[in-house]
Order: sequence, then structure tokens, then C-alpha cells
Amino acid sequence: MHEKLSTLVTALRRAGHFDEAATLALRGMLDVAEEAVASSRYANRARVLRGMVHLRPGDAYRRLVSLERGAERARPAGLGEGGLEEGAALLTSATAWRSVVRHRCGVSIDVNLGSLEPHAEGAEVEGDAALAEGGGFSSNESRQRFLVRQASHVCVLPLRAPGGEVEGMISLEADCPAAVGREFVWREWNETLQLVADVAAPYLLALPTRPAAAAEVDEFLPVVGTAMAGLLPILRVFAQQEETLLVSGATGAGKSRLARWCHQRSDRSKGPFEVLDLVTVPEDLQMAELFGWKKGAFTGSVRDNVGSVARAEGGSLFIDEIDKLSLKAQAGLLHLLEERSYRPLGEGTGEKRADVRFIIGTNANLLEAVRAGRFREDLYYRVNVLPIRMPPLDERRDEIPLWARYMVNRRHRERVPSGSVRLTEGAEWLLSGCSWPGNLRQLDNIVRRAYTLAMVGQGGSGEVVLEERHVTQALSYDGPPGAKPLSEALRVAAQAFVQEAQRREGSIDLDLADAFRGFVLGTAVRQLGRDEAFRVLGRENLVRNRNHHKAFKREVEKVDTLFKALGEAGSPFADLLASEE
Ligand SMILES: Nc1ncnc2c1ncn2[C@@H]1O[C@H](COP(=O)(O)OP(=O)(O)OP(=O)(O)O)[C@@H](O)[C@H]1O
Repeated sequence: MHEKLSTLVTALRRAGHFDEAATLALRGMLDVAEEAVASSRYANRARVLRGMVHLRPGDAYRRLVSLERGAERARPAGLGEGGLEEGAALLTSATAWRSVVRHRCGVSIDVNLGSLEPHAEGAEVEGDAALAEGGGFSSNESRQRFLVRQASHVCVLPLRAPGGEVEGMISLEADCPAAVGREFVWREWNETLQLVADVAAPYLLALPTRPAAAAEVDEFLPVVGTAMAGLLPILRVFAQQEETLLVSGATGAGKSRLARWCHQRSDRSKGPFEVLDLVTVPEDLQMAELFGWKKGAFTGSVRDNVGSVARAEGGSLFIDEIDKLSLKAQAGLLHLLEERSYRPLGEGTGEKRADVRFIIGTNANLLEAVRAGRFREDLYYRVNVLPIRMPPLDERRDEIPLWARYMVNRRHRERVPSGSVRLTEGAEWLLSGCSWPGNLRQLDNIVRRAYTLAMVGQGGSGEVVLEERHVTQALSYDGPPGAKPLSEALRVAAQAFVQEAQRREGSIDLDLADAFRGFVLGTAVRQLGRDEAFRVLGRENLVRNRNHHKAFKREVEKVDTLFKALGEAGSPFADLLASEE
């Protein structure tokens, strides 16, 4: 085993992308599983089927890939040869995940029996009741998925981060009818399997995905950068499910649009898409807004009113800011999600059936709300079946210039349908360098202001050019551009540097960190112009002595060397050097 592990580590070190590491890890684990079966009483009576890696840092799905036994490489969900259907089938049980997180150890599932047994000594076997709590087997969808995949036994193991947090899981599936209702091979081999998972975990958690093919964009997701492209395969799968989708993310990150995007891609796209934003509804009216009311149900209700659930019939209901839901309305929503029925206020008897797909939005940490007693734990697990996190704009920095272009074009088309507008490189550069705590909403505001300034200045005839000075002015209305404190930004940059050095052992050394000087100088020259940049950075004498060009070139070369080592194409300041020559 020792030899196999060290071969695996050597191969993992060379892996450049998550998908490669997942293939290696899953192949290693499937080999162990085969060995386990071969040496058991089920030899020749069991088939090891497949393995899957589910990455869920911070409890939100980020990646999902599977490797079929005998296949050459792992395949991301949603991109399978069999298309979306196959991807959808890759999902596993929400309860299994919950158990892995709770017990911090693997679990074995007997699909036919509906039982789930944590591997840790002393942990209780969880039967159907516990499975039901997680919203998995109770709705029968997880069990159905396993059965469709012919899996009778499933082993789920935690992927642990170096600090011990569970940030994902690896699941292995086997078909062994002879072992239904009996202990299968997983338990005895659990430690060996876990060892392989522990060895692979740092690579699976840290490696980036392979750059995705250009994504199809539309009005709800008009810009797809690297981070979103990595999420798209899972989003496509999630969109097509009937189970509740939980979209978390900072305010203004685009959760509502993403919810609509999911609706558009579901079988319900022809039905209505309803939004209930709980921030706008006082607590005592939440039940009424959700479920509707009969005339006279409460003071002031002079006529019947249809609630959001009824309006969304046959379609999807997006309930935003779910943490604002009162405890009373939480009980009502829980009943609705479990029974798929509800009763409008003032309705005497009988419940209405609800044929609605629920998408829940939140920018709060729901688990913290549960701990604080503000959010029901059972409702949390009921809505947390397909969790996805919309990354903040600061984690999607490559999207900033693309969004800015999209937003300014959209605005200009509204005003001057036949006109054209563009941003200068400097304007895009400036926007890209800011931190955006208000995310897309804040970026949209700034772009709108800068656009107005450009229109006013240029009279709106011919091509409108949005320049750096317009952006500077637009930003200045809110105080200085919201850059991250330097110390924080440095910490983040240093961490990224160390990670790369670990990954590309040997090709990134400390000297390359000298590129920082060049970056500072290049950024200053771009933003302030050459003379002002050298003056602000205390190098006025270089300009005076006409030595500035050599100094700048030297620094830019260091940046280029770093970029080359990172495999990035091009040089970020080449245009500035050229204009100096
Ligand atoms: N697809 C899009 N096209 C154009 N603008 C967008 C798009 N997505 C987001 N935006 C911009 O970002 C703003 C916020 O988007 P959205 O309302 O979807 O975010 P949110 O995460 O739901 O925010 P909150 O939770 O605060 O309501 C929009 O008002 C718009 O200015």
C-alpha cells in the first residue's frame, strides 16, 4: 500500500488541474475497492461501479466529477457524453453529506434498506427517519438516483482540509445484491480508503479546474469568467432538479438573476417565475404573502388574495433573504416543503396542493442563524439540499471589465439604439483594481455614473468613450475607490504565491516575488502617468536624470518573468513600455 500511495502522490504533484487529480484519486480508490471486494466473500458477486468527488467548501457545491470503473478519465457533472440527464444522476444524498460532516468520518449506505451507518465507533446507525430529516431519501429522489445507477451499496468519505474541516466527499458505489441488508466490504477497508482520500484531499481542494470552453451566455448570465465557468456544470445540473436550490452569496452578487437563469433552464421554464423578497415584507404579513388569504382573514383584508405560492404554480418561486422569515412563517414553509401543500389564511378546511420548485436566496450564514436560534434547524436541512454559492465579484475579477462593457453597452443601447460606446483600457484597468463590496450592483452604479459623465462631456454624438478620468470621478462620489487595505491584499497575494510555489515545485522561487515592485510601478504609471507615478513613489530624480525608462524596463521585466513562470500569456505593461520608447 505504501508504494501505491507514494506513486499516487508523485502523480498528484504533477497534476495541473482538479480534473486530473480527481481522476488519479478516484482510480486509486476504485483499485482499493476492487481489492476489497476480491478478498471478500462477495468476490465474483459484486461490481464496483464508479467513484465521485464532490467539492463543497463552506457547504456550497463547487465541483462534482465522476469516474466510471474502467473509464479513462473523470467527467464533470453536466458535461457527460450522455448529456445533462447523466450529470443529474451523479448527485448523491444530502443526508450522507450531513452525516459525514456531523461525524467527521465516512458512512456506508445500504440503498435498498435505506440505512446509513457512520464508520466511527460509537456513532449511531441512522435509519429512514434520519434520512428523511435531510430531505434526501424522504423525497425518494436520492434513493431513486442510486437505484437508477444500479448502486446497492455506497461508501461516502470526507475530504478533509489540512485544518480538519470537511470540505467535500468522495463517494464510491457498488452493485452487490447478495449483500443487501448485510454488512458490505466498505467498513473493513474504510481506513485504507480514507488514507487515499486524505492523501488526495490537498490537491483536490487547491487545484483549479481546467479552463472551460466558452460558455453560452444570455441576458441572465451575460458574463461568465473563470470562477463562474467552473460552477456552470453544477449549475446546469441543479437547474434541472425539482429539489430545493439554495443560492447563497453577498448582496448584489447576482443571486436573483441566477435564480431566474436556473428557472429558464428547467422543465418549468414555460411556467411562471415568482419572486418573494422577504426584506420588503413585514413579519406579520409573511404568511399572508406566501400563502394568500381569504376575504376577512384579518383586519383590512377586503378581498381574496392569491399568495406567491399560488402565483408560482407550475413554475418556480424564488424566496430571497430567507433568514428574514419569522419563526411562525418558517413552520408554514417547512410544512409546505415537506407536504407540498398549504392553506391560505382564513381558508376553513382543506389544503391546496403546490406544484412549485423552490429556489431560496440568502446573504446570511444560515448555519449561524440556526445556532443563534433564529432559524429552524429542520428547515435549514430542508432548504439545504442543493446549495450553491454565488462568488462575490472580488473572486471573479476577470469578469469586471466584461461586466463593465456589458453594462455600459446596455445603457447606451437604451439611450441611443444605433450608437456605440467603449471603455478605454485605462478605465477598465481602474475598475478591475477596485474592491467591490457591493458587487455587481455597485459596479453597475459606478459604470452608470461614469457613462453619464462621458455623455455629458462628449455630447453623446459619435462614439462615446468612457475614459479613466470618468471612472475616477464616478468613484470619488463615494469617497476613495474601495480598495482593500494594503496589508490584507498583501496577505492574500502572499498566500497565492506560496500555493503556486507548492504546486509548481521548483519553477517558482522567492526571487520572483520581486515582481511586486514592477507591478506597483506599472500600476502607478498606468493610473497617474509617468512623471506623477515616479514622483508619488519617491523616484522623481530618475525622471530628472532621464534614467526612468531603464528603471521602468528593469522592473517590468521582472513582472514578465513571473508571468512566464505562471504560464500567463503576454505582458501586462508592454503597452506602457512601448509608448515610452
Ligand atoms: N444578468 C445581469 N444583467 C445585468 N445586470 C445584472 C445582472 N446580474 C446582476 N446585475 C446587476 O447587479 C444587480 C444585483 O443583481 P441581483 O439583484 O441579481 O443580485 P442579488 O445577489 O440577488 O442581490 P440582493 O440579494 O441584494 O437582492 C442588479 O440590479 C444589476 O444592476
